[in-house]
Amino acid sequence: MERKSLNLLLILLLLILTNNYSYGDDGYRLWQRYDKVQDAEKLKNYQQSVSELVIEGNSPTLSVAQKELTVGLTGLLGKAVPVSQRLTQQSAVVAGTPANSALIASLNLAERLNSLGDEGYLILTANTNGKKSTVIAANTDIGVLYGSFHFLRLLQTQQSISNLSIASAPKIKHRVLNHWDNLDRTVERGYAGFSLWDWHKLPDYIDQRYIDYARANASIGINGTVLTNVNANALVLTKEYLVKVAALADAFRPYGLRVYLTARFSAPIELGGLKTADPLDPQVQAWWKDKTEEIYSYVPDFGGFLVKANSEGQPGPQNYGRNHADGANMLADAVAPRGGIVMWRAFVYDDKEPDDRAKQAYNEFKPLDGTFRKNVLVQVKNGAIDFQPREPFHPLFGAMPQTPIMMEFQITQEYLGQGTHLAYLSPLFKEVLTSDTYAKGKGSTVAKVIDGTLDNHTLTGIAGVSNIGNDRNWTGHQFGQANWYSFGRLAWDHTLSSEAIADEWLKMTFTNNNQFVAPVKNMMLGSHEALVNYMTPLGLHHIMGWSHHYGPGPWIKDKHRADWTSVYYHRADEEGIGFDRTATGSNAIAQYFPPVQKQFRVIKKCPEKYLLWFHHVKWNRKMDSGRILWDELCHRYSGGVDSVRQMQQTWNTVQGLIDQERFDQVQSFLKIQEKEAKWWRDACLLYFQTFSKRPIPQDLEKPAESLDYYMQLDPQFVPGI
Ligand SMILES: CO[C@H]1[C@H](O)[C@@H](O)[C@H](O)O[C@@H]1C(=O)O
Repeated sequence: MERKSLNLLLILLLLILTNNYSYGDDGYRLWQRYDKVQDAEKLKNYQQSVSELVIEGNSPTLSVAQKELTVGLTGLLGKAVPVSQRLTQQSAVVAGTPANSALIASLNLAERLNSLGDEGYLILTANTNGKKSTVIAANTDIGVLYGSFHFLRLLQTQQSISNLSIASAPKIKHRVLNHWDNLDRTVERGYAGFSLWDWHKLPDYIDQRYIDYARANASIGINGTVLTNVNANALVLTKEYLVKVAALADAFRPYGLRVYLTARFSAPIELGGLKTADPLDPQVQAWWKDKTEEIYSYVPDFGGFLVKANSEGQPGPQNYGRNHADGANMLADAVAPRGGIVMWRAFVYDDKEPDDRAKQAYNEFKPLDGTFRKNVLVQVKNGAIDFQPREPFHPLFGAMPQTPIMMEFQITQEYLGQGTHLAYLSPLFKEVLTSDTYAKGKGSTVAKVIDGTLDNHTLTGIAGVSNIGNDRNWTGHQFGQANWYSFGRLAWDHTLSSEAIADEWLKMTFTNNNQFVAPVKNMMLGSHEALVNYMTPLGLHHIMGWSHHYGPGPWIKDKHRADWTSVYYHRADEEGIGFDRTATGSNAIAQYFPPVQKQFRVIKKCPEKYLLWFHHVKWNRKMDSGRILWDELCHRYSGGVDSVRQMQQTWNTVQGLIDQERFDQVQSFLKIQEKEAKWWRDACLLYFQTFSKRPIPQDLEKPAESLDYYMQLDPQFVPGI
């Protein structure tokens, strides 16, 4: 062979090996990939176990299930899977309910199905009419759809399907995304492009994205979506918008996804021309009743309202001398005849709380326990401040036994690196869910509060502030998809482990190749802790840039609102650092049940991860590591940066195991993350050093720039205020 041809051949080979020859993958398909199973033995086994698909019934939801199973199985098996209304051969997949499928009715599953409610399902290897089949059975069509997704997941993650006996039902009733989407399509705290809802083209144009969005949510069991920002615009309640809302609701309905809206409390004034929005005023009550009836005339299965009131400038019942229950109950009465609910947020604070913002929600809400209507849930953020990288659980969990308390997590990473940091949030969610409130003795976990088992509530809910936008890959960061995914999976079953969720997400989203899955899973599992270390270790919180919340700003002061400043939260001085929330300080700790107080009350016993949350600690105090606090702080910040470098190394080893496009994107984002982790480390250490007056330990990397340099990086910083 000539030298030239040989070179060409080598180049071609190289290209093939490095995967550069093919088009990439922008991540649009999320975890819903049905590419042919690579493992030959498994493929053969699956092909033998799935011969045809039998769905006897007929409904929009069953059509969706049928399409999903057909597309999914055809893709995964690499062969056509015929659909039939009758069982014709061995190894069929039979899906339906006892009501719409004679085959399923003949299996006498009533007893097993009874306990699974409206959304649960069974996946069984069974004998139907003398033939071995796989049965996906549920009480309702939506249960069948959920079961279908589960079945597909088994194949996507290459599990055995030969002897199945799965029963699954959600532990929480309302599993809801909260979109902080404005009507102009900007998204408050959104880092993945603009809002999905193209109000301008609705109701006439149904973007395929709406369907794909609903599909993705159904695949993880999310059954509700609040379309609009909690900082609400009353316009969405006008007829012009309601027809658009109805079009979205119609598109989502087959997927079991119910639509909710945010209610601007002053809407009766803004839209109705009334003089007041006082919840006890009969005219105001009548206005909301009529408005609600109007909404139901467009959206017959409208879910209800989510309300942010008397918080951050939003109007609310307190404007009229009424309380949160008065406001919530008025709306609850309006939606009750149609089975709607009200999710009333407890994220309330203002600058009137004299000594600690963390105490306000509890102080305002706990006395109202028992005064809310039956269809009201109080929606509480996971921690008492505001979606910080780490917070102890909110003291309201367990404190209002007569009221259904709903969890609000933030999936979008407002305080966690926004669009470019890889932080797998399942460990954060789990940390809160498994925290013990001791409300009814040991074992009274936050999870038991919100799934209703602790206080016998059947109305239960969990919300996640969405990280979804119109970016090609939905979430901006490829790994942001994992946070959407884990929110849904935990909302369905909070007992799942972060590891199991990461494992299935990685396999479905990238590849089953363990050379990829094992190291990347490890990387994910450590990523949240890494972020906590380089941003806010040891219980520090709220020290980010002012208003935009991007990057470090421990020096931030605001002469008008102390509770919007960083110095209010870290309280660094020459003696030490941290917020004393014990009896010698704000005594916020008293809002917890005594056994919890006991865990946090004394410095010696308080877990170090919450130390500076609850205590003002001397710089020279000895820590668990044997180092003094200042040195430990330096080590934590540096360790955070090192962890990101470790993540980069891990990611570099998987090149070639997945498509180049997603590989490159994640690699680039990890570079940004490393840069910003250093920024956080350097800015915080240099600033805190002005109080500690101690050197950064010899063995640690030194800051690259001066404190002045970092301080001017924050565009909102105004010297001297
Ligand atoms: C929607 O407003 C948000 C605000 O942007 C955000 O900075 C803070 O986390 O919380 C508010 C809230 O949860 O209401």
